[in-house]
Amino acid sequence: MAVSNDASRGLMAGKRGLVMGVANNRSIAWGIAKALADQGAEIALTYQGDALKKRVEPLAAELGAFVVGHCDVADPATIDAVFETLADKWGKIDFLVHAIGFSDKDELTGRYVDTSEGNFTKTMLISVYSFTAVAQRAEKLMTDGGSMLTLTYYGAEKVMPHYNVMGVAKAALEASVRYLAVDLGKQKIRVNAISAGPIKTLAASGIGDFRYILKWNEYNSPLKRTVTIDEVGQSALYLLSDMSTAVTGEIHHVDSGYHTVGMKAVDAPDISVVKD
Ligand SMILES: NC(=O)c1ccc[n+]([C@@H]2O[C@H](COP(=O)([O-])OP(=O)(O)OC[C@H]3O[C@@H](n4cnc5c(N)ncnc54)[C@H](O)[C@@H]3O)[C@@H](O)[C@H]2O)c1
Repeated sequence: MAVSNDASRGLMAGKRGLVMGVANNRSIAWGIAKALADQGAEIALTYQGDALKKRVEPLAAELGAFVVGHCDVADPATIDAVFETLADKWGKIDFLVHAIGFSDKDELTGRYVDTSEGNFTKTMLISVYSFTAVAQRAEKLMTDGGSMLTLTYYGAEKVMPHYNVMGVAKAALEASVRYLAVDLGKQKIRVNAISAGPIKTLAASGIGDFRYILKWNEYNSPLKRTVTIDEVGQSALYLLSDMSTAVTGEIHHVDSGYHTVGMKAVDAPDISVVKD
Protein backbone atom coordinates (compact mmCIF):
# COMPACT_ATOMS: atom_id res chain seq x y z
CA MET A 1 0.00 0.00 0.00
CA ALA A 2 1.34 3.47 -0.87
CA VAL A 3 1.66 5.67 2.21
CA SER A 4 1.27 9.38 1.51
CA ASN A 5 1.18 10.72 5.12
CA ASP A 6 -0.40 13.98 3.95
CA ALA A 7 -1.80 15.39 7.21
CA SER A 8 -3.96 17.92 5.37
CA ARG A 9 -6.44 15.34 4.04
CA GLY A 10 -7.88 11.97 4.88
CA LEU A 11 -10.06 10.37 7.54
CA MET A 12 -7.40 10.96 10.21
CA ALA A 13 -6.44 14.50 9.21
CA GLY A 14 -5.67 16.56 12.31
CA LYS A 15 -5.62 13.50 14.60
CA ARG A 16 -2.64 12.43 16.68
CA GLY A 17 -2.12 9.25 18.60
CA LEU A 18 0.04 6.50 20.01
CA VAL A 19 0.53 3.05 18.45
CA MET A 20 2.07 0.46 20.80
CA GLY A 21 3.21 -2.98 19.63
CA VAL A 22 5.28 -2.55 16.48
CA ALA A 23 8.03 -5.18 16.59
CA ASN A 24 8.71 -5.42 12.84
CA ASN A 25 7.01 -5.00 9.47
CA ARG A 26 4.87 -8.11 10.04
CA SER A 27 3.30 -6.73 13.24
CA ILE A 28 -0.44 -6.03 13.28
CA ALA A 29 0.42 -2.66 14.86
CA TRP A 30 2.45 -1.85 11.74
CA GLY A 31 -0.51 -2.63 9.47
CA ILE A 32 -2.62 -0.28 11.60
CA ALA A 33 0.04 2.47 11.70
CA LYS A 34 0.34 2.41 7.89
CA ALA A 35 -3.43 2.68 7.39
CA LEU A 36 -3.65 5.59 9.85
CA ALA A 37 -0.69 7.47 8.36
CA ASP A 38 -2.11 6.99 4.87
CA GLN A 39 -5.21 8.89 6.03
CA GLY A 40 -3.25 11.79 7.50
CA ALA A 41 -2.75 10.75 11.15
CA GLU A 42 0.28 11.92 13.10
CA ILE A 43 1.64 8.86 14.89
CA ALA A 44 3.89 8.18 17.86
CA LEU A 45 5.41 4.69 18.23
CA THR A 46 6.94 2.93 21.22
CA TYR A 47 9.35 0.02 21.13
CA GLN A 48 10.10 -2.67 23.69
CA GLY A 49 13.83 -2.74 24.41
CA ASP A 50 16.93 -2.00 22.35
CA ALA A 51 16.58 -5.12 20.21
CA LEU A 52 13.36 -3.73 18.70
CA LYS A 53 14.52 -0.10 18.66
CA LYS A 54 16.61 -0.68 15.54
CA ARG A 55 13.61 -2.23 13.78
CA VAL A 56 11.08 0.38 14.84
CA GLU A 57 13.15 3.49 14.04
CA PRO A 58 13.38 2.92 10.26
CA LEU A 59 9.69 1.94 10.14
CA ALA A 60 8.76 5.15 11.96
CA ALA A 61 10.82 7.13 9.45
CA GLU A 62 8.80 5.57 6.59
CA LEU A 63 5.62 7.07 8.05
CA GLY A 64 7.13 10.30 9.34
CA ALA A 65 6.15 8.98 12.79
CA PHE A 66 7.67 10.08 16.06
CA VAL A 67 9.43 7.46 18.20
CA VAL A 68 8.48 8.18 21.83
CA GLY A 69 10.89 5.65 23.30
CA HIS A 70 11.14 2.37 25.15
CA CYS A 71 8.05 1.04 26.87
CA ASP A 72 7.82 -2.22 28.78
CA VAL A 73 4.25 -2.39 30.05
CA ALA A 74 5.43 -4.54 32.99
CA ASP A 75 7.39 -1.46 34.17
CA PRO A 76 4.94 1.38 35.01
CA ALA A 77 7.73 4.00 35.06
CA THR A 78 8.31 3.42 31.34
CA ILE A 79 4.57 3.86 30.62
CA ASP A 80 4.59 7.12 32.60
CA ALA A 81 7.64 8.34 30.68
CA VAL A 82 5.88 7.73 27.33
CA PHE A 83 2.79 9.68 28.32
CA GLU A 84 4.84 12.51 29.85
CA THR A 85 6.71 12.85 26.56
CA LEU A 86 3.42 12.87 24.63
CA ALA A 87 1.95 15.49 26.99
CA ASP A 88 5.01 17.72 26.47
CA LYS A 89 5.07 17.27 22.70
CA TRP A 90 1.39 17.24 21.76
CA GLY A 91 -0.60 18.19 24.89
CA LYS A 92 -3.51 16.00 23.77
CA ILE A 93 -4.05 12.85 21.76
CA ASP A 94 -7.01 11.49 19.77
CA PHE A 95 -6.31 7.75 19.54
CA LEU A 96 -4.47 4.88 21.18
CA VAL A 97 -3.62 1.46 19.71
CA HIS A 98 -2.62 -1.34 22.09
CA ALA A 99 -1.31 -4.33 20.10
CA ILE A 100 0.60 -6.06 22.89
CA GLY A 101 0.47 -9.60 24.17
CA PHE A 102 2.82 -12.05 25.85
CA SER A 103 2.84 -15.53 27.34
CA ASP A 104 5.62 -18.07 27.87
CA LYS A 105 5.65 -20.14 24.69
CA ASP A 106 6.30 -23.31 26.70
CA GLU A 107 2.71 -22.92 27.95
CA LEU A 108 1.22 -22.21 24.49
CA THR A 109 1.24 -25.90 23.74
CA GLY A 110 -0.28 -28.86 25.53
CA ARG A 111 -2.95 -28.45 28.20
CA TYR A 112 -4.35 -25.25 29.73
CA VAL A 113 -4.75 -27.03 33.06
CA ASP A 114 -0.95 -27.16 33.40
CA THR A 115 -0.56 -23.33 33.34
CA SER A 116 1.80 -22.12 36.07
CA GLU A 117 0.86 -19.36 38.50
CA GLY A 118 3.87 -17.30 37.45
CA ASN A 119 3.04 -17.40 33.73
CA PHE A 120 -0.69 -16.88 34.40
CA THR A 121 0.10 -13.71 36.33
CA LYS A 122 2.64 -12.42 33.79
CA THR A 123 0.30 -13.14 30.86
CA MET A 124 -2.55 -11.27 32.55
CA LEU A 125 -0.31 -8.32 33.46
CA ILE A 126 1.16 -7.84 29.98
CA SER A 127 -1.78 -8.93 27.82
CA VAL A 128 -4.73 -7.62 29.86
CA TYR A 129 -3.89 -5.13 32.62
CA SER A 130 -1.53 -3.16 30.36
CA PHE A 131 -4.50 -1.99 28.26
CA THR A 132 -6.14 -0.55 31.38
CA ALA A 133 -2.80 0.90 32.51
CA VAL A 134 -2.32 2.78 29.23
CA ALA A 135 -6.02 3.78 29.14
CA GLN A 136 -5.56 5.47 32.55
CA ARG A 137 -2.77 7.63 31.14
CA ALA A 138 -4.33 8.18 27.69
CA GLU A 139 -7.64 9.31 29.22
CA LYS A 140 -5.93 12.39 30.64
CA LEU A 141 -4.65 13.38 27.20
CA MET A 142 -7.94 12.71 25.35
CA THR A 143 -9.41 16.05 26.35
CA ASP A 144 -11.57 16.28 23.20
CA GLY A 145 -12.69 12.65 23.33
CA GLY A 146 -10.89 9.87 21.53
CA SER A 147 -10.76 6.26 20.43
CA MET A 148 -8.85 3.37 22.01
CA LEU A 149 -8.30 0.02 20.32
CA THR A 150 -6.85 -3.32 21.40
CA LEU A 151 -6.32 -6.63 19.63
CA THR A 152 -7.95 -9.90 20.59
CA TYR A 153 -8.53 -13.39 19.15
CA TYR A 154 -11.40 -15.87 18.84
CA GLY A 155 -9.61 -18.05 21.43
CA ALA A 156 -11.30 -15.71 23.97
CA GLU A 157 -14.71 -17.05 22.97
CA LYS A 158 -14.03 -20.70 22.09
CA VAL A 159 -11.32 -23.16 23.02
CA MET A 160 -8.52 -23.17 20.46
CA PRO A 161 -5.73 -25.75 20.47
CA HIS A 162 -2.59 -24.48 22.27
CA TYR A 163 -3.99 -20.97 22.90
CA ASN A 164 -4.47 -21.90 26.56
CA VAL A 165 -3.78 -19.07 29.02
CA MET A 166 -3.83 -16.52 26.18
CA GLY A 167 -7.48 -17.47 25.59
CA VAL A 168 -8.26 -16.77 29.23
CA ALA A 169 -6.33 -13.48 28.99
CA LYS A 170 -8.14 -12.41 25.80
CA ALA A 171 -11.51 -13.14 27.46
CA ALA A 172 -10.49 -10.81 30.29
CA LEU A 173 -9.23 -8.24 27.79
CA GLU A 174 -12.58 -8.30 25.95
CA ALA A 175 -14.41 -7.82 29.27
CA SER A 176 -12.13 -4.90 30.09
CA VAL A 177 -13.02 -3.29 26.73
CA ARG A 178 -16.65 -3.22 27.88
CA TYR A 179 -15.87 -1.85 31.36
CA LEU A 180 -13.54 0.81 29.95
CA ALA A 181 -16.15 1.77 27.34
CA VAL A 182 -18.66 2.53 30.12
CA ASP A 183 -16.17 4.35 32.35
CA LEU A 184 -14.85 6.56 29.56
CA GLY A 185 -18.00 7.05 27.47
CA LYS A 186 -19.00 10.24 29.31
CA GLN A 187 -15.76 11.82 28.10
CA LYS A 188 -16.56 10.84 24.49
CA ILE A 189 -13.76 8.27 24.61
CA ARG A 190 -14.62 5.08 22.72
CA VAL A 191 -13.02 1.71 23.48
CA ASN A 192 -13.13 -1.20 21.04
CA ALA A 193 -11.24 -4.34 20.05
CA ILE A 194 -10.52 -6.07 16.78
CA SER A 195 -10.62 -9.85 16.94
CA ALA A 196 -8.17 -10.69 14.17
CA GLY A 197 -7.90 -14.02 12.38
CA PRO A 198 -4.54 -15.80 12.67
CA ILE A 199 -1.61 -13.97 11.02
CA LYS A 200 2.00 -15.13 10.97
CA THR A 201 3.77 -12.63 13.25
CA LEU A 202 6.54 -12.87 15.83
CA ALA A 203 4.03 -13.35 18.67
CA ALA A 204 2.07 -15.98 16.71
CA SER A 205 5.20 -18.03 16.07
CA GLY A 206 5.15 -18.93 19.78
CA ILE A 207 1.80 -20.72 19.42
CA GLY A 208 1.95 -24.49 18.85
CA ASP A 209 0.98 -25.87 15.38
CA PHE A 210 0.42 -22.34 14.05
CA ARG A 211 0.73 -23.37 10.37
CA TYR A 212 -2.06 -25.89 10.91
CA ILE A 213 -4.24 -23.18 12.48
CA LEU A 214 -3.62 -20.91 9.46
CA LYS A 215 -4.51 -23.69 6.98
CA TRP A 216 -7.63 -24.62 8.95
CA ASN A 217 -8.84 -21.01 8.82
CA GLU A 218 -8.07 -20.79 5.11
CA TYR A 219 -10.08 -23.91 4.31
CA ASN A 220 -12.98 -23.28 6.67
CA SER A 221 -13.65 -19.52 6.85
CA PRO A 222 -16.53 -18.19 4.70
CA LEU A 223 -14.05 -16.16 2.59
CA LYS A 224 -11.75 -19.22 2.24
CA ARG A 225 -8.61 -17.31 3.13
CA THR A 226 -6.65 -15.82 6.00
CA VAL A 227 -6.41 -12.08 6.68
CA THR A 228 -3.57 -9.56 6.27
CA ILE A 229 -2.21 -6.86 8.57
CA ASP A 230 -3.36 -4.29 5.98
CA GLU A 231 -6.94 -5.55 6.26
CA VAL A 232 -6.77 -5.28 10.06
CA GLY A 233 -5.37 -1.77 9.49
CA GLN A 234 -8.36 -0.75 7.34
CA SER A 235 -10.82 -1.94 10.00
CA ALA A 236 -8.79 -0.17 12.68
CA LEU A 237 -9.09 3.00 10.61
CA TYR A 238 -12.87 2.73 10.84
CA LEU A 239 -12.77 2.25 14.62
CA LEU A 240 -10.20 5.02 15.23
CA SER A 241 -11.70 7.61 12.89
CA ASP A 242 -14.98 9.56 12.96
CA MET A 243 -16.48 6.82 10.73
CA SER A 244 -17.48 5.01 13.95
CA THR A 245 -18.46 7.81 16.37
CA ALA A 246 -21.39 5.76 17.76
CA VAL A 247 -19.42 2.52 18.19
CA THR A 248 -17.96 1.57 21.58
CA GLY A 249 -17.53 -1.57 23.69
CA GLU A 250 -17.47 -3.57 20.45
CA ILE A 251 -15.45 -6.69 19.56
CA HIS A 252 -15.16 -6.44 15.77
CA HIS A 253 -14.11 -9.65 14.00
CA VAL A 254 -11.66 -9.28 11.12
CA ASP A 255 -11.24 -12.98 10.44
CA SER A 256 -12.70 -13.77 6.99
CA GLY A 257 -15.89 -14.62 8.90
CA TYR A 258 -14.36 -17.63 10.67
CA HIS A 259 -16.23 -16.91 13.96
CA THR A 260 -19.57 -17.60 12.24
CA VAL A 261 -18.66 -21.19 11.35
CA GLY A 262 -19.67 -24.17 13.51
CA MET A 263 -17.79 -27.06 11.89
CA LYS A 264 -15.43 -28.04 9.09
CA ALA A 265 -16.69 -27.13 5.62
CA VAL A 266 -17.94 -30.20 3.74
CA ASP A 267 -15.62 -29.41 0.82
CA ALA A 268 -12.60 -28.56 3.00
CA PRO A 269 -9.84 -31.16 2.87
CA ASP A 270 -9.02 -33.13 6.00
CA ILE A 271 -5.59 -31.90 6.97
CA SER A 272 -3.04 -33.16 9.41
CA VAL A 273 -0.80 -31.07 11.61
CA VAL A 274 1.90 -29.44 9.46
CA LYS A 275 5.15 -28.82 11.31
CA ASP A 276 7.07 -25.55 10.72
N1 LIG B 1 -0.97 -12.75 14.96
C1 LIG B 1 -2.16 -13.24 15.23
O1 LIG B 1 -2.55 -14.29 14.71
C2 LIG B 1 -3.09 -12.48 16.15
C3 LIG B 1 -4.47 -12.73 16.05
C4 LIG B 1 -5.33 -12.03 16.92
C5 LIG B 1 -4.81 -11.13 17.84
N2 LIG B 1 -3.46 -10.92 17.90
C6 LIG B 1 -2.94 -9.96 18.89
O2 LIG B 1 -2.37 -8.86 18.21
C7 LIG B 1 -1.48 -8.19 19.10
C8 LIG B 1 -0.18 -7.90 18.35
O3 LIG B 1 0.53 -9.10 18.08
P1 LIG B 1 1.17 -9.47 16.67
O4 LIG B 1 0.56 -10.75 16.23
O5 LIG B 1 1.17 -8.30 15.78
O6 LIG B 1 2.66 -9.87 17.08
P2 LIG B 1 4.01 -9.00 17.27
O7 LIG B 1 4.99 -9.95 17.85
O8 LIG B 1 4.37 -8.33 16.01
O9 LIG B 1 3.57 -7.90 18.33
C9 LIG B 1 3.48 -8.16 19.71
C10 LIG B 1 4.00 -6.92 20.39
O10 LIG B 1 3.83 -7.02 21.81
C11 LIG B 1 4.93 -6.33 22.36
N3 LIG B 1 5.12 -6.69 23.76
C12 LIG B 1 5.19 -7.92 24.32
N4 LIG B 1 5.45 -7.82 25.64
C13 LIG B 1 5.55 -6.48 25.91
C14 LIG B 1 5.83 -5.72 27.07
N5 LIG B 1 6.10 -6.31 28.26
N6 LIG B 1 5.85 -4.36 26.97
C15 LIG B 1 5.62 -3.74 25.79
N7 LIG B 1 5.36 -4.41 24.65
C16 LIG B 1 5.32 -5.76 24.72
C17 LIG B 1 6.11 -6.75 21.51
O11 LIG B 1 7.20 -5.86 21.65
C18 LIG B 1 5.49 -6.68 20.13
O12 LIG B 1 5.68 -5.41 19.55
C19 LIG B 1 -1.32 -9.11 20.31
O13 LIG B 1 -2.18 -8.65 21.35
C20 LIG B 1 -1.83 -10.44 19.77
O14 LIG B 1 -2.30 -11.28 20.81
C21 LIG B 1 -2.59 -11.57 17.06
